Amino acid sequence: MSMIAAFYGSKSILITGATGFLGKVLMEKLFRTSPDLKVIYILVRPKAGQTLQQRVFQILNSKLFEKVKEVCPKVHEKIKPIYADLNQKDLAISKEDMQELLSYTNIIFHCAATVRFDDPLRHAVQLNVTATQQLLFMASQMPKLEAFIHISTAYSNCNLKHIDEVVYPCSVEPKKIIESMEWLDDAIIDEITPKLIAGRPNTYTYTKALGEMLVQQEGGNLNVAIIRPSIVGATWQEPFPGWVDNLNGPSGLIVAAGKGFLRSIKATPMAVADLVPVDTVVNLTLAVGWYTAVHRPKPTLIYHCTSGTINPCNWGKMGLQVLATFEKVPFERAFRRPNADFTTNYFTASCWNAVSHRAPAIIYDFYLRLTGRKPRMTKLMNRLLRTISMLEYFINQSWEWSTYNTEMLMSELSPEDQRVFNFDVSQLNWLEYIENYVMGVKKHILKEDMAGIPEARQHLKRLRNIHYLFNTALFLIIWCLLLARSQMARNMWFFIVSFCYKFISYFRASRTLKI
Ligand SMILES: CCCCCCCCCCCCCCCCCCCCCCCCCCCC(=O)SCCNC(=O)CCNC(=O)[C@H](O)C(C)(C)COP(=O)(O)OP(=O)(O)OC[C@H]1O[C@@H](n2cnc3c(N)ncnc32)[C@H](O)[C@@H]1OP(=O)(O)O
Ligand SMILES: NC(=O)C1=CN([C@@H]2O[C@H](COP(=O)(O)OP(=O)(O)OC[C@H]3O[C@@H](n4cnc5c(N)ncnc54)[C@H](OP(=O)(O)O)[C@@H]3O)[C@@H](O)[C@H]2O)C=CC1
Repeated sequence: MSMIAAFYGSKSILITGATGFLGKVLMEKLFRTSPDLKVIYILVRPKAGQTLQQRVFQILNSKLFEKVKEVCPKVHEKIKPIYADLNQKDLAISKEDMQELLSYTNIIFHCAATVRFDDPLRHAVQLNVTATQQLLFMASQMPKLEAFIHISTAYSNCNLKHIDEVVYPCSVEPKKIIESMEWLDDAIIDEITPKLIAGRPNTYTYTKALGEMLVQQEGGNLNVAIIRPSIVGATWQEPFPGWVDNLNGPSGLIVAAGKGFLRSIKATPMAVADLVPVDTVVNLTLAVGWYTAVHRPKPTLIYHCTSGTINPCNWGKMGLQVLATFEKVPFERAFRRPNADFTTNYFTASCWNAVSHRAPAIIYDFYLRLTGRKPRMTKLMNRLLRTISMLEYFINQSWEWSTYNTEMLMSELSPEDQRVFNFDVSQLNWLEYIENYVMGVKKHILKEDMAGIPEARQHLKRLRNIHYLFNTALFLIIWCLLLARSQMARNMWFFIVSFCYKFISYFRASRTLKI
């Protein structure tokens, strides 16, 4: 029997961000391995016209939770959605709900955050810092609380090349940043943002670093741990390989490449692609929750959930595997044949963007206008190029994260726990993982059935023929224009034609003599 699974049995657990990518997998694993847990409180807000109950219903009836229903038939009775909005003071939790949370919560997993790279600093501070402060204040009033697990990111200190499992202080105290957001206007905040995030690429990584510092400073007597995942990708093994449900990180770009929108990306092929499967992150998170509650380590321990030092793979190898998988499992209704590559300098990248991204979008929008349809490709391409510009920071350099605490934790686990809560990425086969990842993007994000592959292949063959036809027509048009305007081109054309004529005549003559 797994000690960790037994530990969570009969526990009351609070998860923030449970409707997110990581939060859903965390919930699924808890219900599947500890079906006798007492309750999972989840902070949820209405979204896209769905009520809390509708959102929970949609999650519990998703493919991700298929196995849970077998082992925990009463799962819907064990999950309690609580209205909350991290944008609001006191998280907008009602008094009754707050009283219940304070009275019964044993473990907190704080996953909620804004993961957008382009959020204004005020919004990112509110979600990634102020909300964390409010959750810590709630936790300090929970008499039964055994552990507070904070999910940060391995890139919170991406301004450093080597990152240890310690909290690195930010130049300005989190509390001062929180206070200043209350009286500074947006214009001033926009002006000081670059100075505050100095060395970091965006407000996301900066506010995650502030959140860590706050947890360390205001964790007080709480039993706290911090987990820093790197780039979280689709599931590796459980509940099944390849599950993913959002366009963040690699997933969005795999869609863009598979649909033929993305043709080149500025990246360093030999740079370490520090991906980590979401189920690996969840297994580590649950192991950390158990270890923190049972062993109460002091001071606060930070755990890196990364793959680059243990089982490194690079963007070049991953990219080739992504492209190879497109051959096997093409996406439907592609805009162009998937064919992407890395560029390694800005000039080449700019040229490729103009020729391979913007120009085709303009031509296609022109065609849409001619056929009476609304142009949309240029807007989509601009959005994709903007997304890529924000992700490029992370695929053009490598970082090194120490993993002492994570390896120590693994050694503390029994063999059964190491099996059930496996976070040993040294066992990961990257080629197999990326293939499952691309197939998962097709099935779970694009909602494409595998039965549609033959038609998708036919569509790609049609695109190839159109591509050849277009290139031939373009060549002929350019050549005719050259012939009309350039005496040198005409001379060259005359030389080529006469050479071919003489060659054919000689060839015929030599054949006649042989006879
Ligand atoms: C798998 C390895 C492949 C190896 C390389 C391959 C190279 C050769 C080419 C072969 C093809 C391979 C393609 C894969 C490329 C791999 C590169 C991988 C890079 C990954 C780096 C990630 C680094 C993350 C580090 C930090 C990790 C964390 O700690 S946080 C989690 C990560 N956070 C994010 O990823 C958030 C990023 N997203 C944003 O910040 C925002 O979405 C945005 C600012 C980028 C876009 O904002 P915008 O307002 O324009 O869009 P939004 O409102 O969000 O959505 C509008 C519509 O666009 C869709 N959308 C959203 N995001 C993406 C996206 N990333 N790609 C495509 N489309 C996206 C969204 O669904 C919306 O659609 P509608 O709702 O219909 O409007
Ligand atoms: N994905 C990755 O590559 C990595 C993620 N992480 C960290 O993991 C954690 C989870 O990330 P991930 O699951 O990918 O992110 P998602 O964007 O998928 O989920 C974010 C969660 O936070 C919730 N949330 C956001 N804003 C609010 C709000 N105003 N009120 C209430 N809830 C809110 C979202 O709720 P809703 O569904 O209502 O929007 C969602 O449940 C984050 O802390 C992130 O920093 C760390 C490293 C890598």
